[in-house]
Order: sequence, then C-alpha cells, then structure tokens
Amino acid sequence: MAEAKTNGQPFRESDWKPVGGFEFQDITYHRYTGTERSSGGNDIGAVRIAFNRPEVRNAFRPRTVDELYTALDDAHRTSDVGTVIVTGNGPSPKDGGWAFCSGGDQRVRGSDGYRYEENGTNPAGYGRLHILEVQRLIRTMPKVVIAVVNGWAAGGGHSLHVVCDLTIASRQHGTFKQTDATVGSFDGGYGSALLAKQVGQKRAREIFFLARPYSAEEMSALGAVNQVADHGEIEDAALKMAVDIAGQSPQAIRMLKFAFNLPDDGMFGQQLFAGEATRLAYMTAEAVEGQTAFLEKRGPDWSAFPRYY
Ligand SMILES: CC(C)(COP(=O)(O)OP(=O)(O)OC[C@H]1O[C@@H](n2cnc3c(N)ncnc32)[C@H](O)[C@@H]1OP(=O)(O)O)[C@@H](O)C(=O)NCCC(=O)NCCSC(=O)c1cc(O)c2ccccc2c1O
Repeated sequence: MAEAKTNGQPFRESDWKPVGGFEFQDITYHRYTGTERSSGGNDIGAVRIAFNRPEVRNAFRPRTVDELYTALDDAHRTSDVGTVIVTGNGPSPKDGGWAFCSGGDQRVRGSDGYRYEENGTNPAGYGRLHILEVQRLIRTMPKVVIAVVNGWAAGGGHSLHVVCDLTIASRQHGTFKQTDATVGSFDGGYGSALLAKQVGQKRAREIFFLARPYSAEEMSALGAVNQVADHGEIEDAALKMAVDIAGQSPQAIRMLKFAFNLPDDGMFGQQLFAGEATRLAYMTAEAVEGQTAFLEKRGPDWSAFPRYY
C-alpha cells in the first residue's frame, strides 16, 4: 500500500529546499531538488506551495492569501520554473484529518470580507476577498499549475482547485465539497463558471446547490480531476507530470495555456494571448526593421517581408 511506503506523508521533505528570502507563516514554499527518476537527472523546474494551517483544514485568512500570492508571484517570475504544485500540509495535529484547503476562515469573516487579525497589516482595516486575485494569477501565469488535493477541497478551496490547470487527488482522502452557499457565500466567477465548463451545467449546479461531498474517483469521472493516486503517491504523480511538462517547449506551453483560457476569458484572455503574440513578433526581423527604421529616422523597408497567406 502506497501509504506505508511514505509513512502516509506525500511530501518527501528531503527532496525539496525552502525558497529563500521569505518569512512565511501560513504557507510553505519549496523548490524541488531531488532527482525524479524519469527526468534523467535534469532539474524539472518544479516548486511546491502548500497551505500550512492543517488544524483548521487549511482555511485561508487574509495573511494566508497575501503569502500565497507572494509565493505564486515569485514562481511566476522565476523563469526556470515550469510547474507549480499547490497543495496543503497535513495531517491536522488535532485529529489527523487531511485538507487541501477549506476556503475562507469563517472566524475572521466580516461584513466586508475577510479581516486581518494583526494590527497594522492592513492599515485601512478593510475586509478582503483577494483570493480572487490569487485565482487570476494562477489563471494568467504562463506555467502549469497543478492542484494536489490531499484531503478536503471545500468552499474557496474547491474553487482554487477548479482554477488550477490540472488536479491530482488522493484516492483515500481527497474529498470535494462546494460549501459556499452553506455559509452564505458564492464564487460566481471561475469557481462556478469554470466548473460548469469542466463538468457540465447540470453537475455544476448540483455541486453548488446541494453541497454534497464527492470522492476523488467521482470527481475524476465528472472530468474535474485528471488523476487519482494513492495518498502517499500524489506528490510523486505531480512530479511525474512536471517531468513531462519540462519536456515541452516553454513557449508552446505558454501559448497553449493562454489559448485554452481565451474563449472563456473574453478580452482579458485575448490580451494575454495577444501579448505573447507580440513577444513572438518582436523576435522577427520584420518587427526589428520597424524599430530600426524609427531609430535611424528613415521609413521602414518592408520589401523583404512577404504578406504570408
Ligand atoms: C472542510 C470540512 C467539510 C471538513 O469537515 P471535517 O468534519 O473533516 O472537519 P471539521 O469541520 O471538524 O474541521 C476541523 C477544524 O477546522 C475548522 N475549520 C474547517 N474549515 C474551516 C473554515 N473554512 N474556517 C474556519 N475554521 C474551519 C473547524 O471549525 C474545526 O475546528 P475545531 O476548533 O472545531 O477543531 C468542514 O470543516 C467545512 O465545511 N468547513 C467550512 C468550509 C467553508 O464553508 N468554507 C468557506 C466557504 S466561502 C469561501 O471560501 C470564500 C472565500 C472567499 O474569499 C471568497 C471571495 C469571493 C467570493 C467568494 C468567496 C468564498 O466563497
């Protein structure tokens, strides 16, 4: 049984090193340094970002969201990172329960959003809903983001897995429950609309309206989970995916991710895709001729550049 092999712990800490320069409390952030056998010894460019509040099923408070955004943004800007694994640390020291993320911490929910507990962290004192900013970052970073659902994915944690590019779930502990409506909340953006694209309208409505729990196998059958693996093997499964991702052209992955987003993301999606098309254009002699002509104060000479059809 896989759990016995890794002592029930999917995270083999010795294969990872903390990414320096950060002092995180609510999350952990590591870079893979082990040798994934199928990679032939090459760096596979994988980082692991994990919720670290297992005693509350990895619920997020504003501080958690700030830290999550910071780590994701660092991964976004680190050009040799190709795969970002998002998961939860566990099990809970209180009862041994596993969780990916149980959404917003209901103890700090105010009438204007989730409130910082520490004085001075947010001088304005406003409540926040900035997990939506995290969702947008996951959606727009040109890397493959894999949700490794090691336990409960509930409420805003459910929506987070939905917005990730791929999902791997624990056969033994992965459980999906969209509890937003139960606590009087609703993710009317990616959390519901993208889910409907993944599982269909009827099923998405069922998941939100009934707030029932679904196993990893059930979610896989519905099309919202890519792979179900034994609990002790889920992070290995993500690393194997990272090896395959590392074997693909970064440019092709970038263009594909933005192309997949485009039909659902409107002009926002078009802007992302078109921005990368502009980058490709800048690499051509044709675009360089336009720039050079301007700098040399002459008219551009397009004669060497056919109007392809
Ligand atoms: C996730 C559960 C189904 C797990 O049930 P289980 O029985 O295994 O565990 P317990 O219920 O006993 O929980 C153990 C322990 O953890 C505490 N806890 C769990 N979840 C949270 C939470 N979200 N906030 C605070 N605390 C939590 C629980 O109280 C226990 O503590 P003890 O002290 O008693 O040991 C189940 O726990 C569950 O249903 N959790 C709540 C899930 C939920 O409703 N989440 C919020 C949904 S709303 C949301 O996430 C959200 C956030 C946003 O920022 C948005 C922004 C914009 C739009 C929408 C948003 C949004 O919907």
